[in-house]
Amino acid sequence: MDRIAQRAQDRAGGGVPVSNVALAAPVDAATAIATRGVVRDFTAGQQTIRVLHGIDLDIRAGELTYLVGESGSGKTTLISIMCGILWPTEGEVRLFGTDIYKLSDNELVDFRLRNVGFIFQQYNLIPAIDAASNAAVPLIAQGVDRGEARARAIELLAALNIADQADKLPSQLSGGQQQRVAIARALVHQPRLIVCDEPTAALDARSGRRVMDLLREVALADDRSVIIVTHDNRIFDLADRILVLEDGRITHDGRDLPKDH
Ligand SMILES: Nc1ncnc2c1ncn2[C@@H]1O[C@H](COP(=O)(O)OP(=O)(O)OP(=O)(O)O)[C@@H](O)[C@H]1O
Repeated sequence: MDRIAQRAQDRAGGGVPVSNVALAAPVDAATAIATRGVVRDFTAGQQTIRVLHGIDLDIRAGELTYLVGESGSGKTTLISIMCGILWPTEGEVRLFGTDIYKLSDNELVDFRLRNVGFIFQQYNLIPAIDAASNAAVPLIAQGVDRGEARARAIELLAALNIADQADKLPSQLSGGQQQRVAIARALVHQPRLIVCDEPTAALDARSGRRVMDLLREVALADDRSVIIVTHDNRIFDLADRILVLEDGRITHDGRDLPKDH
């Protein structure tokens, strides 16, 4: 089941409702994302597993934040909740001051469309349209004229060094090129929050650096924020902040990785 469907199931009573707890600690104006008491359970048959155990985080605007941790520690679950695509079982999430899980379904879809760019491990490109049109999707969804949307998408493809692939279908691109199209699509509408799951995994060192430079440039714009899930030790030096997640709990929060990691 995909995460949107899961949310619908949650809403229909298949999961535990989101609580209405008040935010425990006040949220500073410079905070891009605030989570308070975020818990997420998954139910498989008779069993319920708690994957996140009460996450309290403030992600500041203008920072590049990395989330690291072993496979299964809950990273994808946490970033999905932070960007409004997976409901928490309990707790609250504020994105740029909006308590997103109090929005209606339509309001949340609209909020995500305008404010969030995603780069997931599966690139989810549309097979029947070319690279430029794929990268232009968020703008077209917002009603921007098709020609202008494609032109803006091609600018980003150029910044990612694949403008010459703009007219190709996803099936004609390598994995790394598809990943860069997905990155262009995440950035094209200039969202305030960009969430990336392993954005450099399929890229060689040089392309990976180029992607990171672009993400850093975006993150440093003062009202934006970039969160990156990564295992890629080639890019750890670029983080402003590194969070370590272990078994659904944040166990380290600092500029560098803990020594034993
Ligand atoms: N839809 C789901 N239904 C049931 N269990 C799930 C679901 N999604 C995730 N889980 C479980 O939640 C735990 C955390 O998964 P998650 O994908 O968040 O981990 P991760 O840290 O991102 O792992 P990886 O680094 O391998 O991508 C895992 O045990 C996983 O099996």
